[in-house]
Amino acid sequence: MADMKTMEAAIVAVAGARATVRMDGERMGVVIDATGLSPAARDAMEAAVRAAAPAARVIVTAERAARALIAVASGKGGVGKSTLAANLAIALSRGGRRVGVVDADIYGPSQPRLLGAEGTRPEALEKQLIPVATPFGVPLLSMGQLVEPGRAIAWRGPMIAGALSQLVEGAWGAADTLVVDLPPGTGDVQLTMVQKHRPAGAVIVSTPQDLALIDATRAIDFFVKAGVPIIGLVENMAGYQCPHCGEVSDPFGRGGAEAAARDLGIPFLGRVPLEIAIRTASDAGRPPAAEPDDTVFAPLAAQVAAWLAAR
Ligand SMILES: Nc1ncnc2c1ncn2[C@@H]1O[C@H](COP(=O)(O)OP(=O)(O)OP(=O)(O)O)[C@@H](O)[C@H]1O
Repeated sequence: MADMKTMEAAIVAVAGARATVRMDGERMGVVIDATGLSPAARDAMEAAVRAAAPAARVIVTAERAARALIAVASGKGGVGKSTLAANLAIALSRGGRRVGVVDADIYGPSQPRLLGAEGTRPEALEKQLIPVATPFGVPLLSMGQLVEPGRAIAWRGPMIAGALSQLVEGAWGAADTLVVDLPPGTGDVQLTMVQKHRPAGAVIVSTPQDLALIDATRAIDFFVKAGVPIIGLVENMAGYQCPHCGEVSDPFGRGGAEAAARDLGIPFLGRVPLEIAIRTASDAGRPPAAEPDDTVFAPLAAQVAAWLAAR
């Protein structure tokens, strides 16, 4: 107990009234209110508190209003929405934003695998989930972490809404951006997302095979009707890059998604090639956006960051 008192005094010495110390069972929990601090000052305070109380669970909170939610959505499954969401998050983070990932894909929560955090479970402090750190600097909360591994999620309406809120309202600390990987289509998760959590904008992912982009158009319509701005359309699996010679061919034609975006009056953010390396690296939990020579996801993220900055 004397130890606790010493630790508490050390915490107060570095964080003053910004620190709230609570006992969570046997373990000490510290919540730092970083509202109004610069990112550097927040980091310094968090580091000082961690040094003062190495065994404590430390959470940094800040004004929620400053956090932008980006919904990554698609009209149908399998178009690479989760791959894009993971890499967009990493590229945004490399560009200087503080990014967290919410994996709300109840049908196939794949972010733990994509972000090299398979088998992890978030801890909770006072019923608030603490995002799990990933090797890529983007903490994660996933629907997949809320159920037994390998179990299908068979939830309906209210349970889905509750689970989504738990993820979005986790202890995201200083994160200024949450990239939300939505399930395909326009179901309960999307509805809760737009009604309760007001995303700043949506990024829509499609493939060139969606000839008239009928499914993507439906997804776009959904967000527009809900008053959520469309940040833009990304064409994934656009053109096939030969792993031997690097030549790009376009088995499904070229320019369809860009033309469709123009027709729909939404920005076209760019294309991601169909590349075996993207699939193998993603499956192995090594997102290509984390590579120093990434030239595919960084430009997409730069556009999203510029859009957020111009809001
Ligand atoms: N540009 C790409 N090149 C090669 N493979 C890709 C590319 N994008 C995605 N993939 C692969 O396609 C498969 C589906 O991608 P992903 O899981 O991201 O799609 P999704 O739209 O999120 O699917 P779901 O419907 O399950 O949510 C994965 O195996 C992934 O590695």
